[in-house]
Order: sequence, then C-alpha cells, then structure tokens
Amino acid sequence: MSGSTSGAASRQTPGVRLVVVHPDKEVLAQAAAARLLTRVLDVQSVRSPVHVVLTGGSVGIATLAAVAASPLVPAVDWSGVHLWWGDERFLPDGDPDRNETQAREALLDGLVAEHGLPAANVHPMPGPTSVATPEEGAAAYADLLREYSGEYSGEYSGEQTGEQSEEAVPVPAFDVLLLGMGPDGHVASLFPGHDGLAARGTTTGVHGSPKPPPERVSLTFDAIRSAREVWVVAAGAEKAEQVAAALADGSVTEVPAAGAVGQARTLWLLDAQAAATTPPR
Ligand SMILES: O=C1O[C@H](COP(=O)(O)O)[C@@H](O)[C@H](O)[C@H]1O
Repeated sequence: MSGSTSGAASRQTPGVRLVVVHPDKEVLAQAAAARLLTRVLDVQSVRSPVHVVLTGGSVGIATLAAVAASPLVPAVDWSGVHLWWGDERFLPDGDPDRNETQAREALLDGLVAEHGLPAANVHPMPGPTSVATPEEGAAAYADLLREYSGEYSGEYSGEQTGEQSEEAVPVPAFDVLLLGMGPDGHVASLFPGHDGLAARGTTTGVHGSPKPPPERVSLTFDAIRSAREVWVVAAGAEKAEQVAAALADGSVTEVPAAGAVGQARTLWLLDAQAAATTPPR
C-alpha cells in the first residue's frame, strides 16, 4: 500500500501503475476531476500546450461534469489546452449518443463560453456528418493528430512494433489520456477479439461493435500507449471481473484494458465495487 488518502486506498506496483479505489462512483468522478485539474495545472507550470484525451462512458462524462463544477476551473489557462477523444460512436453531429455531444454538454460548451477555451482546441472525431465511413473518419483524425505531433518528425509506416512504435507515433504528446472501461473489458472502441486490437497506425475504423452503435472510430493501442499518462476510470460491480483480469496482466485479446498503459504512469481509478475482486497488492 502507498499513498493512501482519506476515502481512497492506493496501490503502487513496482513499475508505473497506481490503483486508487474510491468509495463510490460519485466520489470517484469528483476525485478524478480534481486529479485532472491538478495535472493540467502542474503541466502548465512547466510547458504549454497541454493535450488531454477525453473518454465517453458513465464515469468519463461524470468526471467532466465534476470538472465543470469545480472552483479550480478558472485556475487553468484553457487557451493552452487541447482536447481530443479516444473514441467516438459513428453518429451524426449533435447526436445525444456521441461522446462529443455528451462532453460538450457536461463541460466543453461552458469552457468555451466562459473560460477562454478556444473552440478550435476541441478536436472531435469525425462522424457521418462529414465523412462517409468510419475508415474515412479514422484517416481524417489521423491526419489531424499528425498535424499536432510537434515532437514527431519522419515517416510513420504503421509497421513498427514495441518500443520503437511508442517513440514514433505521430500524435500530440498526450499529457493525460482518459479511458473508460466497459464490462467486457473494452477501452476506447477496442473490443475483445476484434480486429481493432491489432490495428496499426494511430486510428482505426470499427464495425460490428458489440455495444451500440456498431460503427465507431478509435485510437489504436499504439496511439494510446504513446500518452505520458493513461488513466482508466471504472465503476460498478459488473466491471469487477475484467478490472481484476486487466490488473493481473491478462490477455489483451480477451481484456483490452490490460493493454492500456502510459509511458510514464498508468492510473486505475476505481470505485469499491469495480475493485471488489482485485486482490490487494
Ligand atoms: O461506448 C463506450 O463505452 C466505454 C465505457 O462506457 P461505460 O458507460 O461502461 O463507462 C467508453 O469508455 C467509451 O469511450 C465509449 O465509446
């Protein structure tokens, strides 16, 4: 055990993984929001811009709502923050089931209107309003990511493996990459047993998602693993089994969340129910 705080139990693995357990989903969302704002402030004290990747899903959106309600919002220089998505449901602009729509309602519209977040710093994944297929959306987003990949130079073939690809992925230097986790262990739109798990490059079109809607756009594992910090947020008893499997370094094919690892740090931010079958370490 290390780093326990009031209401939270933390476990630090020898490497770069930290598991933090909060009493319930509400506290989890509040704590994740506080942690996110603090991280953005910390990064802004040493460099700018800050790149944050958002997630959809229950805890992901609850976290954004908690950010919106935080008194720390004005402490951030939002003009120096860029917001991206880890995945998107392939639905028309404004559809209530788009991760973008939910994030805008929960937080982003308010940041743009009242706190100086430039609308141009919000980078949603394209949907059928602007492209014909998830593949076209994935290609357009890959181009946008490359445009902002200041630290990257050279051609990326999408063929590299392991550490080599982690160093060469043409995406912005993501400071924090948030991921929700489904009860089946999926992260972003990378589902158990699906082709997307092995997709190369930085983005992929998804068909036949077991969770509606069937068509989606997702970052690949190469892009996810390029992030300095990956934070997996999950709540609820229905996720306990896959949380335990991922934290036991289970097969990424069966539990995609097991493959969600940050370059510097991986945080698992859980509620007590989601952590219920994870043995203390
Ligand atoms: O469909 C999706 O689901 C996951 C997890 O959602 P949750 O409601 O079970 O937390 C989410 O992370 C992903 O972004 C989203 O597209």
